[in-house]
Amino acid sequence: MAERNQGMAFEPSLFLSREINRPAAGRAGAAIPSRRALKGLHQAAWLVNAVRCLDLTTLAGDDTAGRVQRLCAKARDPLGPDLSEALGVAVTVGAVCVFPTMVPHAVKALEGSGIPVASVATGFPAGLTPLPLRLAEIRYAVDQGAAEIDIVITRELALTGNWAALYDEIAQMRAACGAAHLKVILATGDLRSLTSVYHSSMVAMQAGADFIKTSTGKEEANATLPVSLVMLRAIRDYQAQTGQIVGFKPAGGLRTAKDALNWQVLMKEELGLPWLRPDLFRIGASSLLADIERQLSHYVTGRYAAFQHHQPA
Ligand SMILES: O=C[C@H](O)COP(=O)(O)O
Repeated sequence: MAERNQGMAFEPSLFLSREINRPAAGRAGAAIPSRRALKGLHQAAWLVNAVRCLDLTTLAGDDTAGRVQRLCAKARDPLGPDLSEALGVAVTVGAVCVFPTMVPHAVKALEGSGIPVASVATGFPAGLTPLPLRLAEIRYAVDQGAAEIDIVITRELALTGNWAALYDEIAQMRAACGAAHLKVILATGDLRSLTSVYHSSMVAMQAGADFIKTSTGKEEANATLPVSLVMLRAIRDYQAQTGQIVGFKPAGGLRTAKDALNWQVLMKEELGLPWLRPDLFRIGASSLLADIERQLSHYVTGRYAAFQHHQPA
């Protein structure tokens, strides 16, 4: 388990002069899918690893205790007994991610499994409620048993370059989390430039983020490879500057096994194999698991099952 990022005093000189070249990042991101053809056993092993690193998510207005319980049953045995036996693996997901009022249902349903419950908070997805309410929401979710908190940044502070105020908000959120791990969602689809994505990443890490996360899944543009590349380079720069390690969570719109492979290749190329584990890498997704199951079942049986056999919970 990596030691938690302790953050540092706000230091804009460590990132403000850095400009990100969008065409170059676009080209580097676009090259990832063709970089490595993973086949057969290798592909199966990487897909199983993606399941270990999955934040199995439901964040819908019509969520119910029943839906959360079904999701948690899936989290305990994401591949099902037959596929797990055929592959010879026993795997659970990285976490279950829900809204704050769903946390007690998830905590109860996951009892004894060791799977942490993650809660979104701070007025997810827009984050436009008063700061004291956003902090109270974090404390509520932690009191209910959430071990991880996914917060959203105030986009206006990033859009106007008010980095000191953004740092201050995130630092207060980190304090409100206590022992719970803090994931900071940048909502990169709302930020206007990759330079702003880089600066926001650095501010979040300086303020004590345990993870930086791309998207809520509710913006028009979700996780992309170029944006992720920029965030991973920020993680690398922060580590070089401070010696501290921060995790990464792409989220939003990730629905295919190919996505799961591409993001792992990106992680490996930018940060190295040791980062491909649940305490440093999560994939946030509400409907990715079905396609991973389908590909793994094809690996085992040599044929594709009908998609409805692997529908999300
Ligand atoms: O944090 C996770 C995201 O909300 C999931 O987004 P998604 O529903 O597009 O998979």
